[in-house]
Amino acid sequence: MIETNVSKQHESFLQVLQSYYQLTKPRIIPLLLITTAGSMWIAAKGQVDPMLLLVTLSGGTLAAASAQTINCIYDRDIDYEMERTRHRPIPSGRIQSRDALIFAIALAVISFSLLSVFANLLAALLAMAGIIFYVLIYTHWLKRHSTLNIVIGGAAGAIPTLVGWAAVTGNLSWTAWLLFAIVFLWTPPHFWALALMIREDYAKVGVPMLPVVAGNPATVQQIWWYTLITVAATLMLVYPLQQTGFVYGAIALYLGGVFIYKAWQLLRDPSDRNLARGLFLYSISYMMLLCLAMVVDSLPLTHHAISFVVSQLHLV
Ligand code: HEM
Ligand SMILES: CC(C)=CCC/C(C)=C/CC/C(C)=C/COP(=O)(O)OP(=O)(O)O
Repeated sequence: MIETNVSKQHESFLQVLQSYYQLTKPRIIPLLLITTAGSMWIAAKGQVDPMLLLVTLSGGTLAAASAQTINCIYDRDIDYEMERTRHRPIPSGRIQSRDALIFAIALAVISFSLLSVFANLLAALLAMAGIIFYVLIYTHWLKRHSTLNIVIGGAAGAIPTLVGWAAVTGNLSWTAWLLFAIVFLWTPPHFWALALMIREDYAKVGVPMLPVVAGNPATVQQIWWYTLITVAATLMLVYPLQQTGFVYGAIALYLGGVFIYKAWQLLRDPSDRNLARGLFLYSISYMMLLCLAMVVDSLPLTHHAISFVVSQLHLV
């Protein structure tokens, strides 16, 4: 009897832990961290201090988790209405808003402390600015009121690049802002492709996502232009900024070509949900691989390998 009670308590404790974990929308956080890491690698010219990397990614995780938790509290009414979000911990009644708020504040305080003590104050303040921007500007002000919600709101998701750069250098350079711009410009194709697939859900709760208000053809046109500008921005790291080299340039060109091709296919057939799904899924791989290319390109080993190949070619 006692044993059954203990195992039941254990089970329910695990369920509570799992609910708090779900509040943080954990599936999105790895990509935010990958953009932070890509930025750190370029800032450190391939030689990132492993401890600084660990601290920055941990602080970034906690800040993003805090922001997402507050978003879950604020959006609990519409989350309850939408099929995709109905089972989140607050709308399904597994966690009270008050407890979620205490959790979010604790995450933000730990994030700020970690970043300000072990990275620097600028990185810590930027992470807090990310939370404030996502909660106040995107969630509160824009999400339910403007078709520009995710265009302007996308700035929150781009802030981790600045956090990464600031953690390494203590300041923000042109390159840092270009990395910010890449994620900022990438967000509309990323999100609108998804919104094309689930527009009925957003229409039902009155969230003015672009496909709901302007229709599919106007949305795919916007996606097309943002995709072109995003790819152009990624190449600016090679020229004129000269912060990345040939390896990154070649990969960015290839990945960008595929991104543009998928956006073009959708432009020709705005009502094809499979194409929209393909673009949405590709947008995630694209950002992941692009950041990986930044890391690979900045590694000293890559430079040695290229010098070796070039010297061999000269010998031939
Ligand atoms: C305002 C900006 C953004 C909006 C509105 C947005 C919205 C969304 C939504 C609604 C989903 C589907 C999630 C689900 O099914 O529960 C999603 C998925 C995803 N988003 Fe975004 N997103 C934004 C920016 C970003 C940024 C900046 C990143 C990272 C750099 C990101 C990374 C991801 C990833 C990795 C997924 C896939 C998660 C999975 O595996 O289910 N998003 N996004
Ligand atoms: C540095 C720092 C803390 C930055 C914060 C970055 C951050 C939390 C970005 C999240 C972007 C995102 C996935 C929005 C989801 O929109 P939504 O809330 O409308 O999605 P939903 O429809 O799934 O609820």
